[in-house]
Amino acid sequence: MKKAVHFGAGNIGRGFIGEILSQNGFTIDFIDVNEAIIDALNDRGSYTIELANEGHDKIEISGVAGINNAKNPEAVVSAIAETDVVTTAIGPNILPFISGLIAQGIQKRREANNTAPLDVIACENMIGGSDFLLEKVKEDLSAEDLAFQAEHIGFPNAAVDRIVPGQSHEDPLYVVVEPFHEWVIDESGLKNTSFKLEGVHYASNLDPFIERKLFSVNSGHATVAYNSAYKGYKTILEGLQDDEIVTALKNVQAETRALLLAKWDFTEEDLLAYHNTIIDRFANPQIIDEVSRVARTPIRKLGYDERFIRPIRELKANGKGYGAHLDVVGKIFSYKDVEDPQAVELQERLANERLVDVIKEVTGLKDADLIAEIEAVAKKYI
Ligand SMILES: NC(=O)C1=CN([C@@H]2O[C@H](COP(=O)(O)OP(=O)(O)OC[C@H]3O[C@@H](n4cnc5c(N)ncnc54)[C@H](O)[C@@H]3O)[C@@H](O)[C@H]2O)C=CC1
Ligand SMILES: O=P(O)(O)OC[C@H]1O[C@](O)(CO)[C@@H](O)[C@@H]1O
Repeated sequence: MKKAVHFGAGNIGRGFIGEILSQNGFTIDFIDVNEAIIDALNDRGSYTIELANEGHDKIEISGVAGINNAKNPEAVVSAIAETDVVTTAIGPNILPFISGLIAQGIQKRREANNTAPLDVIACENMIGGSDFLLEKVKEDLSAEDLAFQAEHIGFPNAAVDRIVPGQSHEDPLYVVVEPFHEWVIDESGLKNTSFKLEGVHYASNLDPFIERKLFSVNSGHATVAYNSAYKGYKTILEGLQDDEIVTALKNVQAETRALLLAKWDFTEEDLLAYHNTIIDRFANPQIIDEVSRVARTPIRKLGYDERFIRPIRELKANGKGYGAHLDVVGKIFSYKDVEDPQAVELQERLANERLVDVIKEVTGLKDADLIAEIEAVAKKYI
């Protein structure tokens, strides 16, 4: 059997990546710091995925084990030294904390003269996730390791799409997921071409796929979340009962379509169908998705290449409207959640610094007109 090492045994790790790897005949070592999840994986070697459809269909995943990277980093390095693929779904902010282990795994492969090609695939909601991870990994590689990596270890970028809400079951491994899923890998970045994963689409150019996904699913979901938070709703489903919020979502989608049509070879008809399907996915009555999950890490979501600022920059550069996106950005600055460290940090900064300085720093923008527009809209909401 082929072996996989997957960082992050959380919702998307167990609920999507685990499913695809297992169905392709891989055993999986899940790497995580959550003791309860790691123990349960090792005790049982299997877990259950439930599809959020009317039949509540179940999928049994077996051949899984867990390693706690905080307690047993050597075991993680050994697993990487022998594995056939490495994947992550751990959160963009956490990648720098696990990159050192991947570097050590690469070093161990070199020392063992294991020249089998290996791909490390970051499955995070970000553009260039594997490129970013590679840059972090390189910080811990010697000149010899760097040469080895360049020849044998690929870091292809990827886009993953499946809504997996927060889970609260007695069984810490049980995970309820929406039926829809899409995983696209940039095949130009692959080193190991000896297999292709069934259920994964391999694209020669990932850019249109990741932009379509991030600016549709993630910008759209975040639009519902921040508008819902602003109006005091607790779940995405509650927010979607409010016509103003549905209109805000549709307006963001319309701007997104204008941008995607200007940049890529999609048709308006296909994009409209894609966007309508997304609205239905958000409104799946079988899924209870907390606003706090979809709105989490607001400072990250205000980033230069993230789901709002990047489309706004590109819409502006293309002479197209971006008012709907801008309105959500204004509401992000009003977002409060005492359980979310980034939401707390943002509010503390707004209380102690000039709004314009906070905007400049979190968005990375230099365009004075755009910064002024964001300041004006943020002032309406904070
Ligand atoms: N949940 C979803 O619907 C989707 C999530 N994603 C992306 O997948 C990534 C993970 O998201 P979720 O699975 O929802 O989050 P999650 O919070 O359920 O899972 C993250 C896991 O990483 C673990 N972790 C945190 N710090 C760690 C560390 N230093 N070392 C090892 N493990 C650590 C946590 O214990 C947790 O089990 C994010 O980048 C997200 O944007 C992508 C598509 C869909
Ligand atoms: O905030 P993050 O980490 O990107 O994760 C939340 C996102 O994940 C998803 O559930 C799937 O991409 C989105 O619907 C949501 O926007």
